[in-house]
Amino acid sequence: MSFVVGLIIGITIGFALIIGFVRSENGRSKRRSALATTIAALARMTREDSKKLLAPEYYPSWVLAWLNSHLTKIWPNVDEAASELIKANVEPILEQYRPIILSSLTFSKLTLGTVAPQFTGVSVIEDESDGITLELEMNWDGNPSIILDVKTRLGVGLPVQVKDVAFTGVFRLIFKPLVNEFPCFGAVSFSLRKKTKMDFTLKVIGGDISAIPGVADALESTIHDAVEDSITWPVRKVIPILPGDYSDLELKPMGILEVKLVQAHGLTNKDLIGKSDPFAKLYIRPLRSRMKTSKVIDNDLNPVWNEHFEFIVEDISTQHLTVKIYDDDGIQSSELIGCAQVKLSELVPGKVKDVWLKLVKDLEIHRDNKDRGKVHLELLYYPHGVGNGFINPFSSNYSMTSLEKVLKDGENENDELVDNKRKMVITRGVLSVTVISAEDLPPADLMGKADPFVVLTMKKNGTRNKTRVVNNNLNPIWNQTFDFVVEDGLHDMIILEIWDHDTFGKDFMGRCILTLTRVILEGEYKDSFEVEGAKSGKLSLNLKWLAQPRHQEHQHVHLPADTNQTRGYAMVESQSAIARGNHDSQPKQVEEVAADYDRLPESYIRKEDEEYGSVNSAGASSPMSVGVPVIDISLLNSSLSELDKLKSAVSSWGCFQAINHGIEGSFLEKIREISKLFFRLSMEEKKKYLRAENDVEGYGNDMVLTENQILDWNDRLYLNVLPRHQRRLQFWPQNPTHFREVLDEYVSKIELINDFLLKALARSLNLHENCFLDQYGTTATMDARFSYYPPCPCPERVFGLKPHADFSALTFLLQDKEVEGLQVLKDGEWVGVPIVRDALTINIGDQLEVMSNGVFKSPMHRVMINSRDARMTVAMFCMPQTEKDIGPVDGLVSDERPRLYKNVTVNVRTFFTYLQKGTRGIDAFKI
Ligand SMILES: O=C(O)CCC(=O)C(=O)O
Ligand SMILES: [Fe+2]
Repeated sequence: MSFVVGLIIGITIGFALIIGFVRSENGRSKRRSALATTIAALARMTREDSKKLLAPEYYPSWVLAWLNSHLTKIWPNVDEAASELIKANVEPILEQYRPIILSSLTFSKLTLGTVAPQFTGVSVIEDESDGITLELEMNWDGNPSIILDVKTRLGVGLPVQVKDVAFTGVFRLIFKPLVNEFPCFGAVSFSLRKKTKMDFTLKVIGGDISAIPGVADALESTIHDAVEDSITWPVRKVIPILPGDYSDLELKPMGILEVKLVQAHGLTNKDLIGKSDPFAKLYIRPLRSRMKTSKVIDNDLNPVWNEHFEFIVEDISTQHLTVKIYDDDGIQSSELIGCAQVKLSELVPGKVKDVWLKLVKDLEIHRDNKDRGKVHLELLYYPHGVGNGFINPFSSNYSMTSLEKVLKDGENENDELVDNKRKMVITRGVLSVTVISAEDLPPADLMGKADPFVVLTMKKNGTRNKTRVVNNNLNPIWNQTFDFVVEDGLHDMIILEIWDHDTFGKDFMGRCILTLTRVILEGEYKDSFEVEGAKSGKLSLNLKWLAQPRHQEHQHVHLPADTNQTRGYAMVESQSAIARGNHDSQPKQVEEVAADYDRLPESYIRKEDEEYGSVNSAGASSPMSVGVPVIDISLLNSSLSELDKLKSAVSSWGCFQAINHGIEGSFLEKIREISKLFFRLSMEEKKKYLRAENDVEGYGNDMVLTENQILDWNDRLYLNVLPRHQRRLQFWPQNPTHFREVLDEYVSKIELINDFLLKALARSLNLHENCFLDQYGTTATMDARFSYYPPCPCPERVFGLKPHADFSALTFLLQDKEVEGLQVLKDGEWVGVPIVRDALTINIGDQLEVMSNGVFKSPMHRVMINSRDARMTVAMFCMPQTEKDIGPVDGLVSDERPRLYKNVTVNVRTFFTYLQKGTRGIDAFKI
C-alpha cells in the first residue's frame, strides 16, 4: 500500500514539476509545453513578488482555484509520468519498513486514477534564512488503481489491492536557496508537515485478507510507518533545480538522545496463564534499522529493565520518542500492551529529564481510558558539537569528570569520535545510601502492624545490604547508612525493597527503584519516595555520591605511563599522596610506590633462588580437572566418596576449592566490597589504622624483621578477629561504616565452617571427630588479612607474596573475583589456583600438618603480580588458642608412623620471622 507514499511523492514531484521542474527530460513535448506555462508563471516571480502574492495573513482565493485547475489539467500527465517514478522510488522505501513476516513487497500495478487532489489551503511562512516555505493543504478522494504484490515468509504470494483512498495532509515546500537566476531558487525540498490522516482499505484479489493472520495489520502499519517516516517532516526530499551542492538542506543528525528505560508499572495482563512477558520497542523513526528493542522480562507486570539506548536526533523541535510495550508471546506475534510518546522539544539539551508516561492504546485516538500502566524513562539530549555552550550534566563540583574531559578534549575532533569516547566513560564511585525512615506503611498483619526492614540491592552486581527490623511500627526509623562501590553509575540502579519480618519468613511490602543519575548530578540529596506496589507509604532516603571517574579505554595503560587516573586503585589514591607528608619517616606503602613509580625499588626485587619449583606450563589457567580439587562441602556428612576426595585433596595438594559451603555469594560480595571500600580510602584515612612499626596488626605493608629482607608487592589490613574479647578495635576501620558489622558476621560464618571441616577431616581419617578441636583450648584464634596487590610495571621481578606456607591450622581465602595470581607448589611445580565462582580456597596450615602428624600437607604457595589489574583477597587464618601447646593427635602416631613433630606453640611473630628468612616454620618443629 506504499501506493500512498508513492502518491505523495508523485504529487509532490508533480508539484515540483509545476513549480520548477525545468529538467523534465523525458516528457513529451505536449506535456512539456503545459508545464512550461505553469513553471514560467510561478518561476518568473521574484522573491519580493512571491512574498507579495502569497501574503501570510491573507491570500486571494483565486490562488487556490488557480492551483486546483492547473493540477486537474495536468493530472493525467502527472499520473503517467509519476507512476514509474513512484514505483522506482517507493519500492526501496517500502523495503526499509517491510515487516519481518513479509518476504517481499512490490507494486504490480500503479496508476493514480482520474481524480486529481484538491488544494484546500495555502500559507506562506517567512523564512528568516534564505528561503520561502509554502504550505499547501490537500485533500484527495482518489480512485487510483494500486495492486501490491505481497509475499509472506511462508511463501504465499498474494495480490493486494489498495482501495478507497482518502487522504488529507499539508505539504510543505521549501524553495531554498533563493537566487537571482531563473527560476529564483536552487532547490525544492518537500515533505508532509505533520502526521497525516489517511484511510484506505486492503483487499486480496480473489480472496479474503483475514485468511492470512497478521498480514493485514502488518501491511497497514507498514504503510502508515512509511508515510509517516519517509516523507513527514523533518524527513524531506530535496530536488535540485539549479546545479549546486544542497547537502545542507538534507536531514542531518543534530544530536543524540540517550534513553534509559528504567521500568514499567502496573501493566495490563495479556496472558491467560501467568502474567505478561513485557518488552519495549523504542524509536524516533520507525525504520527497522533505527528501532531498539529491550529484553523480555518474564512473567512480570512491573518489569525493571535498566536498559540504555541511543537514538539519532535530526530535529529536536518536531521529533518524538515513541515507546511501545508488548507482551512477548513466543512464536506468535507479540501483543501490544500500550504505547506512549514524548516530544523531544520538551527536553533541555544537556539536562536529564525523568518521566513517567501513561500508556495508551493508540497514540492518535484518545478515546480509551483504560489503565494500561505507565513506563519510566530517563532522557538526555546531547546536541552534536561541543562549542555550543552546552554544559555537561555529569560534572561535579570538585573535579572535572572524565565525561567532561572527553567532551573538552574532543573539541577539535569529529562528532563520531567524541561520541565514541563519550560512550567509553564509566562513572565510578561510592554510593552511600542512608535509609532514614518510612512513614505510613500499609499494615502487613492482622493486628494492623508490620515489622519492616529494608533490603538494598545494586542492580548490576547484586550486592545486597539490609537494615535492622523495626518491630511493630508503620513509621519505622532506621537511620542506617550503607556504602556501595559502583563501577558504572550511569547504568546502574539501586532497588530498595521493604519487607515485613515474620517468624515464618518475610512478606514483601513494596519497593523503590532509583537510578543513580540524580545523585551523580547533585552529589548528595535527600528525598522521600513513594513506595511502589503498596497502598500507601513513603521511604525517606539520603543519597550521596563520591565520584572516582575512569575512562574505560585507558584501562590497559601501564603503570609508568603519564596518566594518573587509570591505574586501578593506585591511581585513585595518587592525589592523596599529599597525606604522606606526616609519614615520610615510615616506609612507603606499596600503593604509594606504585603510584609514584619511576623504577622498581631494590627492596622489592625478588631473588631467583627463592623460587622452590618450576612453573607449571598450564600456569594460572590450568583446567580445574587437573588442578586444585573442588570439594562440595555440603556433601561431607552424607557422601563417603566426597569425604575421601577431601582426604586425598589435603594429603596431596594441601588445599582445595570449597563450594556449597553455606555462605551466599551475595555475602561474599559484601566482603569484597568492604575490602575495596577500605583500600579505596585516601592514604591519610587508611593510615589512621596504620600498624605499629613492630606489630603485624593494622594497615601497612611487610614488617621488616630481617636484614636485606625482600618486600612483598602488597599492602594489607591485618586484624585479630577471635577471640572477640581481645579485639583491638582501633585497627578496625570505621569507614566504610558497615565494615565492622560485616566482618563480624563473616567471622561467625567462617567459625561454623571451620568447626564443621575440622570434624570432617577427623572423620576422613577414621578418628574421633573432635580430635583436632580438642587441641584448640578454651577459645580458637582467627586472624583476618585483607590484601591489596597493586599492578606492577615489572611483574616478573616482584612477588605479590613470597613463597610460604601458612602458620594457621586452616586458611579460608576469598580470592579476587576476576584477577588471578595465587599459585600452589605441587610436586615441584607452581600451579595456578583458578577463580571458582562463590568458592572459598581452603589451605591446610602448618598447625594442622603438625596435628595430623604430617598426613595433611601445609602447601607452599605464592602470589604473582600482573601489570594491569589490581588484585584483592581476604584470608581468614583459623587456629587453636594462642600459646596453646599442640602436637600430633594420638590416633595418628603408631609404630608404623612415628611422631614427626614436637609439641609446639605457634604465634604470628615467629611465623613471620621464619617467613622473612625464607625458611619454613614447620621445619623447626620436626623431630
Ligand atoms: O592473596 C592470596 O591469594 C593468598 C594470600 C595468602 O596466601 C596469605 O595471606 O597467606
Ligand atoms: Fe598464605
